[in-house]
Amino acid sequence: MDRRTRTIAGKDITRSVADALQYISYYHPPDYIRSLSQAYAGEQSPAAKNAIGQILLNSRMAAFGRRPICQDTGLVVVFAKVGMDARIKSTVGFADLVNRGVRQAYLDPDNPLRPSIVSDPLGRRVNTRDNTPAVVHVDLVPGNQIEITIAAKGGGSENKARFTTLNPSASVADWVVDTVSTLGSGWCPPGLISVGIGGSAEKAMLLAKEAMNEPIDISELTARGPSNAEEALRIELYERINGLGIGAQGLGGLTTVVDVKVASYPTHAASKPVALIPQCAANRHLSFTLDGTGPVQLQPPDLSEWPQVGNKDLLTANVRRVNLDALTKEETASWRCGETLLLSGKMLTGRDAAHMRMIDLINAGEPLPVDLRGRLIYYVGPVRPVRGEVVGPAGPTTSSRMDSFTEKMLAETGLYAMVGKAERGPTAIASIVRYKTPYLIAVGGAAYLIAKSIKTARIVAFEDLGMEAIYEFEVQDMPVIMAVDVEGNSIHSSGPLEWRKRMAADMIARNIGV
Ligand SMILES: O=C(O)C[C@H](O)C(=O)O
Repeated sequence: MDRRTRTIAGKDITRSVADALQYISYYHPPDYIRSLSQAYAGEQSPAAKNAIGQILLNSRMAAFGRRPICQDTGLVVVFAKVGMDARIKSTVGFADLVNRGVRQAYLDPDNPLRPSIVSDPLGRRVNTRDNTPAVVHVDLVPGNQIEITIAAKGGGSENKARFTTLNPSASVADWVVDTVSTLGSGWCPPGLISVGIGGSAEKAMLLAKEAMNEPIDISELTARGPSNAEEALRIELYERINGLGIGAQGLGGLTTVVDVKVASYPTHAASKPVALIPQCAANRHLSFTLDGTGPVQLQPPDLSEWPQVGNKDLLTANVRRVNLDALTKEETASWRCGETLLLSGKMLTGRDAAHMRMIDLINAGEPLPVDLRGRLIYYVGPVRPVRGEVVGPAGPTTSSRMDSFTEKMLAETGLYAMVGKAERGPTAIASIVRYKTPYLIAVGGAAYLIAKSIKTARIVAFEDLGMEAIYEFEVQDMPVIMAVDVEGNSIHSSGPLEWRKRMAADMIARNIGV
């Protein structure tokens, strides 16, 4: 090993972080695209196939347009392995060098990313406006280089991270499968499930977080067979999680995960800590090494690997066109669970912070700043527009966060429909039935594609909330799927159930040689 001390300029760390964050905002890792293309080819559930197709088309558009894959451009997480013979030339600390890079990347005038970080989390939750601070982990290792793995982790998938301490005799596989079956689809499958086992509570979490950035190699592993307990667990989990039938976006289908990662560490004789962290379809991460010769030089991936899924591949047979400017209760009541709708006309937006403010106003008996009567509300926080765009990427956010507001919103505002992402809970479904106000979903991870159907956008209330302000969008042919109809039927219950049964039946047929 070269033991000479090397000097690495702080500004090279900052530049590399900024360039890497821009790069991963619009380029999916090619291994993920390859896995997703295979899933698309093999998917038999029409709804899930359509959702995967939208994610693939969106990825290609983002790569060519150099705009974010997802409106949630993530919380920045850095794992740095700093060689003990590397000297960093800087007057500020390592985390500050990283944060400077985050700031540059998120405020890039050509491709601004959405700042999503709020401070302080317990209190005022004010957006820091440049997506700082990052979460930085530093490890000192032999050598004179710095290896950096950087990820931009989406909030929806991070929210589904889980931790337990099992008894030493308990089955990790059973806990993981049971837990994934309760997560719903707010984590935007198809993605990865990463599992950390052992160490202490925080070590298990770190193991899971770091392992999810490893290359996707489950096919190679399955072909060669496991050589240790971790690899055997990966194969078991991959098969059992896909066997749950959750499918893309929770619509029911064959592919829920494209890989499962497992990392372990020695632990206390009394303990078996287990952490589970999902990775969403916006699977953004990159690793690079700095050796003192300058910032990282990133080459674009070979985009011929991105399949040519086109709009016409995504047109489903029975599409219902909806004029949002002439919505009636009779019409919305006729929409059926699982149907594809193409929305045209005007809609309002609102997500967590806007809902909290509206509920406060309602509780105080004060008027709302917008009239929601007869309108559709879209749960979204878009990216700022550039280069002549009307709005930046604008995919849906997880609707269940709005569940606790839904009864009051429907009772007090006269809304006619809601659009978001993933399943609704039982109380929200009860309100949907009570007020005959259906719920639709757009595909999480297809944010740039969705933005192309938005023809005008203007902020109509709560401008100070930034991306969480209320907008009015005028859309043309925005694709959505009916997820909960006014009778309370939910695609997120029926879809996975149907595909779980079909897969179980296929497996039995295979085993008995039918
Ligand atoms: O913040 C967002 O836009 C989306 C979030 O990542 C979510 O999946 O709910």
